[in-house]
Amino acid sequence: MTETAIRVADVTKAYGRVTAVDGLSFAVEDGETVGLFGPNGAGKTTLLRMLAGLVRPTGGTITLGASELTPDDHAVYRRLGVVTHDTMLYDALTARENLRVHADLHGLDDPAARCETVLDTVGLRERASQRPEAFSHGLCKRLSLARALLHRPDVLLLDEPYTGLDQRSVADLEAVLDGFDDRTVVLTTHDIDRGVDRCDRALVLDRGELRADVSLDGSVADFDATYRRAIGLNESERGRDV
Ligand SMILES: Nc1ncnc2c1ncn2[C@@H]1O[C@H](COP(=O)(O)OP(=O)(O)OP(=O)(O)O)[C@@H](O)[C@H]1O
Repeated sequence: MTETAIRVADVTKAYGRVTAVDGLSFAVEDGETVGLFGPNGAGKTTLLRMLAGLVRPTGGTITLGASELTPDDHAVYRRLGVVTHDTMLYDALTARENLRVHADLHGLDDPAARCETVLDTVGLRERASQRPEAFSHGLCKRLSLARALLHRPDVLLLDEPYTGLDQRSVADLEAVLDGFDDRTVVLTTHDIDRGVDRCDRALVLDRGELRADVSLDGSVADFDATYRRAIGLNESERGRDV
């Protein structure tokens, strides 16, 4: 029987007068890969950051497994691996040291070996002695992904994982996600083609509201039409990239 990995119940986030996320409720099952789609300003990043515990909802609850995400319950965050758009790396430390800090924070049993494993996973072993300040955005993203994988999380949260990656990095990311297949992934993307290919299910947001919740077992064109209807776009208004 599948278990619920994430439960979002009537979650709202208001920034002053702007309601970025407006009373969302949904559940993500263990092992599901769910894509958050929607136009600019729809609330995707805000929702993902709330799932990651980086932003506090102004209303509602988020539950991970059996535990509610609360600022005081640190154990629950150990189950999450997060890659945000802003990679949040320590520029003064090398790539390897960035990982080591994270490994020590998580109290891993095998920190040194685990750091080398994830460096290999994201193809950064040869650049592990360099600092991220010398890295391109794509390389920083790889390092951020390595950090997210380090403590073997059950749930991976990725904000626009494909943005800024070259073809090789995209292929590497896909290989990493293939290896993560039995675990739960939530990602935001503007890339409908990759999103449909990768995700089992799509949530379409617009103006903070959930406009569609569909399984992605059909074609890109099918989802394209669903997406367009969900956000009220005409055929002529829509480009390939959302
Ligand atoms: N820190 C903040 N302070 C004030 N308003 C914010 C903040 N973060 C987001 N917002 C507002 O919340 C709304 C949702 O933003 P969010 O970044 O979540 O959308 P998004 O769907 O991720 O957009 P994009 O596709 O452009 O990245 C927008 O109106 C945005 O301006």
